[in-house]
Amino acid sequence: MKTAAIIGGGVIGGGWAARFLLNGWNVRVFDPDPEAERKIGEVLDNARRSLPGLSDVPLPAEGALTFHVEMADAVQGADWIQESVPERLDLKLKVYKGLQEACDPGAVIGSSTSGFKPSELQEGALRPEQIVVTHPFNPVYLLPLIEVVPTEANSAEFVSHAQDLLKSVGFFPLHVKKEIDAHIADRFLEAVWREALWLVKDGIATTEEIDEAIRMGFGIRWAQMGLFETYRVAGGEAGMKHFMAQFGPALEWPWTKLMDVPEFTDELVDLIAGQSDAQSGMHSIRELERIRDNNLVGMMRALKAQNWGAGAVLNAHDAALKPGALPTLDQADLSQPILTLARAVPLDWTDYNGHMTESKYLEAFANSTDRFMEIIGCDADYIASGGSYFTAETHIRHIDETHAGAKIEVRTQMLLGAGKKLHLFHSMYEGEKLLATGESFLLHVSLETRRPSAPSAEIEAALARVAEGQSGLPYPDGAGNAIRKPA
Ligand SMILES: NC(=O)C1=CN([C@@H]2O[C@H](COP(=O)(O)OP(=O)(O)OC[C@H]3O[C@@H](n4cnc5c(N)ncnc54)[C@H](O)[C@@H]3O)[C@@H](O)[C@H]2O)C=CC1
Ligand SMILES: C[N+](C)(C)CC(=O)CC(=O)[O-]
Repeated sequence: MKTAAIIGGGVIGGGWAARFLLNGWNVRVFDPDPEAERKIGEVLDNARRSLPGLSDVPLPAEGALTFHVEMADAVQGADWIQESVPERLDLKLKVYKGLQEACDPGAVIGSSTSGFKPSELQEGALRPEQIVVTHPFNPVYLLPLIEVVPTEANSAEFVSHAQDLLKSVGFFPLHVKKEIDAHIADRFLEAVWREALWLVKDGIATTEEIDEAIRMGFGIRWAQMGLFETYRVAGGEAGMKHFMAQFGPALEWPWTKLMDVPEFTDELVDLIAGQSDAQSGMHSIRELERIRDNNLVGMMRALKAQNWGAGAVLNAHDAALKPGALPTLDQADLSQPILTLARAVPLDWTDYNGHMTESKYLEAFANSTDRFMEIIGCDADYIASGGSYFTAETHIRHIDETHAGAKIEVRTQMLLGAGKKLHLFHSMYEGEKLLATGESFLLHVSLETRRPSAPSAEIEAALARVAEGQSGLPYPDGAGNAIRKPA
């Protein structure tokens, strides 16, 4: 099991801790703030309800989280050391000196710095080759981007090792090949932030109007295609060249103030803080974090369905986690119901009652049926060859409440599997607590005639193995039930 040391456990360090921990790493924290453990606990609560459900397969079991009074104890033997202390160069350099005296020379020391160049961080270090910028985005437990900014002091093998470790916990490492103040993304954020400050100061727009201008339009567009791909499409059939010819001249007018920074007078700070209070003061910061996380999870899961952008990164992470998650026919203990689904409940599966919404039970049980089909040989190749199962009838019973982040499992008992008929009984659990059952009757069909047909001899044989293995199981409680006619 890998170990991460988190040096500085504030907003960003807490997010790194959650990302590593929930992906199965042991995490050691060093932060002199006596409130650090409580603060990280709150970040972890948010992460536990949002991150595991981004995956459609189970994440590894959580690692162990420990807090250390001495920085040396936290970093000794760690594979990854993430520095997230306040954005002051003198402090960061002092921290590297201390931790390099104690850490493994093979460990990666990543810095969360938003703006310093890696050469500045490596200056005077014991082993500059070990230090690299790994700049994350808040919330670190959900957003995939890490800007990885090395210098010539870092070997290609070191950079690739660091990127592999980042990918293993679901990040998207973006290798920034040439160092520059504030890397790539923060340069944009700063340009937008400057312009927004001017718009408020000059009385053109309020903080709320600026946020609406972003989130109702180009912000959603950027989340899925970024800047250049979006503008290519905006050029119409003639593409990027036409777009540049049409809108290029406006850059010289100019529309923006770019390098000018409005002076942070008390008046400007009060104006912006007051407008921000009026806009969002009805929510606590923790509430805003939860609203943000709900929205991010919904958007990222939508991108997942399109296998695009951040969604494609999530799918790749699922694919890397998948091996070994669910048993095959040969691996399963056939004397018991077979594990056909193991996952966490995503935030976007819950509803106004604060628990898993009913259509998602059908989705979970349908996923279990799909998995059972794969187990007996009705996989993608078999379906492409022209045979499949259609569901003819389903009955779901809701037994206990299921909440966001809950780790659920579905175990499947085959009640009948002979000829074209397949009768399955799925039971959904959280630990040993029964949450729901789903009973399905399916027919094997020919995809050419769309009519019932006999399955292949291989599927018949697999069904016979399951039937024999599960023959000792009692007929499940609740199987064959329907909603009774009122007396
Ligand atoms: N807040 C943000 O939106 C982002 C911040 N960053 C970067 O992450 C770094 C940390 O920023 P935040 O988490 O926002 O700051 P923060 O103020 O929330 O957390 C900093 C933590 O470092 C601790 N600390 C101070 N001196 C320390 C020392 N000598 N050893 C260990 N811990 C120490 C503090 O007690 C505090 O808990 C900065 O370099 C910042 O530029 C990067 C991306 C986003
Ligand atoms: C404001 N900030 C410069 C600290 C922001 C970042 O570095 C990235 C982010 O999460 O927006």
